[in-house]
Amino acid sequence: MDAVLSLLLTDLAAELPPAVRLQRLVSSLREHFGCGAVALLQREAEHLRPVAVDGLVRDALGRRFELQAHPRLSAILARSGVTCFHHDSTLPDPYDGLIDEHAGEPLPVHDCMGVPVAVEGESWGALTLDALRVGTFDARAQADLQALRPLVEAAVRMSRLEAQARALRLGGVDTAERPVGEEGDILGQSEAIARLLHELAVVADSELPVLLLGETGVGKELFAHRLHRLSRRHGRSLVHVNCAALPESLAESELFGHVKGAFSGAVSDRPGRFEAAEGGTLFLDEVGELPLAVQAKLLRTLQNGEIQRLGADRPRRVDVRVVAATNRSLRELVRDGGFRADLYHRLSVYPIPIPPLRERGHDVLLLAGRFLERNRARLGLRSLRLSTASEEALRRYPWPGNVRELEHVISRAALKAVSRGAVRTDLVTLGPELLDLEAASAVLDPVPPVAAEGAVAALRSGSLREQVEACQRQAVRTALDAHAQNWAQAARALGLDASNLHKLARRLGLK
Ligand SMILES: Nc1ncnc2c1ncn2[C@@H]1O[C@H](COP(=O)(O)OP(=O)(O)OP(=O)(O)O)[C@@H](O)[C@H]1O
Repeated sequence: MDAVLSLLLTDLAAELPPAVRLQRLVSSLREHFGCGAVALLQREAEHLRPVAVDGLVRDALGRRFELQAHPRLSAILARSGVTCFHHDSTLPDPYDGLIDEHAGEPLPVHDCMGVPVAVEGESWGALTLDALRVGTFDARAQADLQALRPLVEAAVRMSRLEAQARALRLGGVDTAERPVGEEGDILGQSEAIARLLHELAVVADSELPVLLLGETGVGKELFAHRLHRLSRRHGRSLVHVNCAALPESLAESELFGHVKGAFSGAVSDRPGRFEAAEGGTLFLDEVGELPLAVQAKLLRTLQNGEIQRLGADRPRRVDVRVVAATNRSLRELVRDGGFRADLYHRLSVYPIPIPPLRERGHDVLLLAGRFLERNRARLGLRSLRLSTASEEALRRYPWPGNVRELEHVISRAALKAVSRGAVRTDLVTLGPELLDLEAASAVLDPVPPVAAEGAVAALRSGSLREQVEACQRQAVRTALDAHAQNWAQAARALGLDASNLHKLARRLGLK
């Protein structure tokens, strides 16, 4: 056992590619415990670490790994042309459901990426992930279950180390000392962000659905990309769906696809976003906006891993990990009847709250530094920096639009500086008057011009949620008035995307 563990740890220290580590782990397992141990480990560890074990299986599959299977499973596999070596077992039969479900038809055989496996006639023990999913095992290993426990622990430990090593290799946290990175880099040195990145690295390797929660502009999309890059699915697509932008009438077909003639205009078969994400990750942004009818279908897919194209007779299997995000309280939506409770529970198996910018301390200035540098390069300036007073103002401002708002504030201030005559050779310093945070605050916390007492009272009474919504309503109205009902400009002033402003206005009953 120690030999196996030390091999794993040596491999980790040597930073071997994961495929090599897995290959060596498979060899060690075979050497120490025989073939069946791998499958048993998979079964044992499934709830702890499916990915490492999937990796083993993939590796084992690639090398036509041999395994003994339960007789009833063997019978199913045999219908697909796979012959399994089997034993007499009186162990409980875990395949009943499967057998009923697939009665009379050959079980489709796929590798773990969902690609159909070409099975040779008499190759005994050719193994499929489908087979493993229903729990293939070996009587010999079953008898010695306890002996495998440390191995499972080692696999779990390896998974954590591996996730950490990968997070470090990917540059889990950018620091001020590092050169300004590519566009998609996550910047942050606060404890809140370090904790978050660690959590992402740990959960990335599991197949659990993840729900990213946080205010608008905190970086949910950015973190969803990081999660995908850290996961074993990183070689496949991450498909982004903005649920708020899906017209209700097309949402189902967009997600699940349709067949020719399913509705007028369906002139040919078309796969949906689930199929586009095959083997990878589907990122359901603004999931709270999904129409109720589509929520029911999504729930079914999450439950059984199948989708049915609109108008199709039969479902088809998909191998997709779902990551969802929302800036709304799904719980409240459930309470108000706008979101299905069962879907909420499915999606929120692993909720990850992303802290607002105002809780990230010095990160505000770190991020401001990146945006300054980006604007300096874009505008061709020699130097662009903040005055001390501006830094102080950025630190104090509550950033309701979070990182996106900060980005917009800096871009706007830089442009203003140039429009006021700054030239390329100048060392440009942005003072508070250019940042204009006072104006932004006024929009968010306006003193009503005709301070109707009733309106003020509305802002100060009711539940916290009602008060917040009253403030939001006021802020949106003021911003729209200030920009002659130009939604794009009002959205910019509020640090929002226009689409998000429309959504917010709808939710607040302003549209
Ligand atoms: N930690 C960060 N480091 C660098 N850039 C960031 C960070 N967080 C967010 N950003 C940037 O802020 C902007 C908004 O981020 P993103 O779109 O991911 O937010 P969001 O939470 O998904 O917003 P919404 O709920 O409005 O869709 C993007 O340009 C993103 O690159």
